[in-house]
Amino acid sequence: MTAAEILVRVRDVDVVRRRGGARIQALSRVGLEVRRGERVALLGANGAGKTTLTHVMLGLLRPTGGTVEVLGGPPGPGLAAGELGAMLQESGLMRNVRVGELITLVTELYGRRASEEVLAECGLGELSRRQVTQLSGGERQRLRLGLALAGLPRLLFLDEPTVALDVAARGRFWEILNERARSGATVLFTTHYLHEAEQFADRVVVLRAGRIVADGTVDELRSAFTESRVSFRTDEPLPDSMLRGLPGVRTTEERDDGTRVLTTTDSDATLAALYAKVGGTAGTVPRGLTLTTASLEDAVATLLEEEH
Ligand SMILES: Nc1ncnc2c1ncn2[C@@H]1O[C@H](COP(=O)(O)OP(=O)(O)OP(=O)(O)O)[C@@H](O)[C@H]1O
Repeated sequence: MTAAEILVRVRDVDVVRRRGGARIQALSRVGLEVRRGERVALLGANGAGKTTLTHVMLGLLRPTGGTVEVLGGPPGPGLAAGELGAMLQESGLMRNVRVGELITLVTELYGRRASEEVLAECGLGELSRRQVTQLSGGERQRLRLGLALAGLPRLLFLDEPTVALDVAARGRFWEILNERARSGATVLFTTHYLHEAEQFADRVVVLRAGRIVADGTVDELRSAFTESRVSFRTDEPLPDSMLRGLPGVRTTEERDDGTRVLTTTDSDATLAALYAKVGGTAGTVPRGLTLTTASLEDAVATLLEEEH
């Protein structure tokens, strides 16, 4: 891995904010490197620090400590050149202007794309003559996406980008971003919709109270922080002590109808050992076996419930 492939380098970043007389540690010793082509989801509960970290990476907020490098330097020049694109929560939009005029203004500022191309990409063609003040919440989000993509950015920061979008618009939104990512864009986004992270991100970073508490692929997080559930029946009862001794097993239960339910941190190992033990013995072979694997939602919930 060469240094040139790292587009974002956040080191030991602290952010202290003040509210009334209180001192709030919004970020604590945060370190993050993002490589070219990655799609990174920043997850965490309300107030965990996702927006603060996004603002720090965009240079909108100066950290109290630590360093931030984006595209090899401070974020300002990248933003000015259109190489960095951003869609922020509740960012204001210019008033008394039509959608097409606003997109044209920004594409001309960067000089890298035709406005018609951006309007078509974001499905804004039909809204082109509409006043910005007359857009619905979802339409405003689409316009914000158009503005973020106007400079053909290499690096995109999106803070809760799909918040006002209906299901169809969300699907279209992720299609557009997938297309951008396939063309080589690197994307960092925050979301509370974990299935979006599951589907779109190849890496997930979880923040809790200003600290990064997990960083890995969706699969890594699922297997590190959750259990799968294995259930089955047998004609002859199996001793609980044997089931408890299987690798990965955390809990065992026997339902009224005789179904055995095991929770396991390693379902592959549990099942292999189970079959090895009962294999060939009449009446003890599992029937009606079901395996329920954990979701990213379960993994993040487990992580956020854990003690600090
Ligand atoms: N302008 C501000 N002034 C003071 N404190 C702030 C300010 N903005 C955020 N905070 C505090 O900083 C901490 C981190 O907030 P941040 O907005 O980064 O969280 P978040 O993870 O983006 O939350 P959400 O999911 O609600 O958007 C919180 O304790 C929040 O109350």
